[in-house]
Amino acid sequence: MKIGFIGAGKMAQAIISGLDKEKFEVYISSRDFEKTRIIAKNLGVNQAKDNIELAKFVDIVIMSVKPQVMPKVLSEVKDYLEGKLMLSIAAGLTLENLADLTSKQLEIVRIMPNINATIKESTTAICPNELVIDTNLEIAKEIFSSIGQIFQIEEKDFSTFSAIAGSSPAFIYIFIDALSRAGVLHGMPKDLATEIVASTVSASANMLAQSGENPWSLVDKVSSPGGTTVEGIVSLEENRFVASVIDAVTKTIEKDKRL
Ligand SMILES: NC(=O)C1=CN([C@@H]2O[C@H](COP(=O)(O)OP(=O)(O)OC[C@H]3O[C@@H](n4cnc5c(N)ncnc54)[C@H](O)[C@@H]3O)[C@@H](O)[C@H]2O)C=CC1
Ligand SMILES: O=C(O)[C@@H]1CCC=N1
Repeated sequence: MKIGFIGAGKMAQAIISGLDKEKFEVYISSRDFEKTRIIAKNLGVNQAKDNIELAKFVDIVIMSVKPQVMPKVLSEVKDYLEGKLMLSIAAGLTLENLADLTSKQLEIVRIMPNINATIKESTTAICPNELVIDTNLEIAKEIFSSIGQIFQIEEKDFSTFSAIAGSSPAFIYIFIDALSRAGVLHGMPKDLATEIVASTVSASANMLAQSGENPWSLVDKVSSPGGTTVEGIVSLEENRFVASVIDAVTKTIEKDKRL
């Protein structure tokens, strides 16, 4: 099966590097032919001459350009998408927006992956329009299951998913960096502190999943009465940690809805 990515930036490269190249024949096209040639070579995939050649040639097109560029690129390729399946990973663009920019007859699946696709651990939302036939939905699910865990969700929840799974790796990296910087403040080398924190964050997420407990009950298990952890928790509360995180997510959702 031939899959074509229009846009070969950070996210397309993350998805492609996780994909099984034996199963999917991958083509890419992007703005800068020379840069794209190097990307194609590094990823071990094929390069199309331009967006139109790619759209003509492949069975499935994955739109991977920035939301602001989507209208221009879709107007270029829409006449070549008839009878094909189009997937879009663009933040903020609804299935209705995407049909308005292409065709009301086109099978479209809206997708929201995250950067962890690079290591086949994306957390990906998926939502088809009403035209998508079952076999094509299964193909879309197969592509994104091969690079992580998928959640088929209602489109009304896409902006929220985009914030808590699409953008949240950035928030989590900031948290990891803050913890390791604190280690540096207290005399530890940065690389060592970061390795320690990354291991702890990863194991804490696994612990949550495997124990079946809710986060607060695990917080209570870590906090000994009169002990050290509760001092830190009170300080986080004094500095509005939870409220700050919720504000950040709300701001992210609002921006997604404005795109
Ligand atoms: N970066 C992330 O973690 C995530 C990004 N997304 C979505 O993925 C999409 C791409 O984002 P990134 O990869 O981060 O951006 P990026 O800026 O790294 O990549 C955009 C790509 O589009 C190409 N491009 C620009 N104009 C073009 C044109 N006219 N024709 C063909 N290609 C063109 C650029 O050359 C570049 O390769 C966005 O819509 C974003 O909302 C979704 C989930 C996560
Ligand atoms: O920052 C962005 O717009 C994209 C959407 C989700 C993650 N990155």
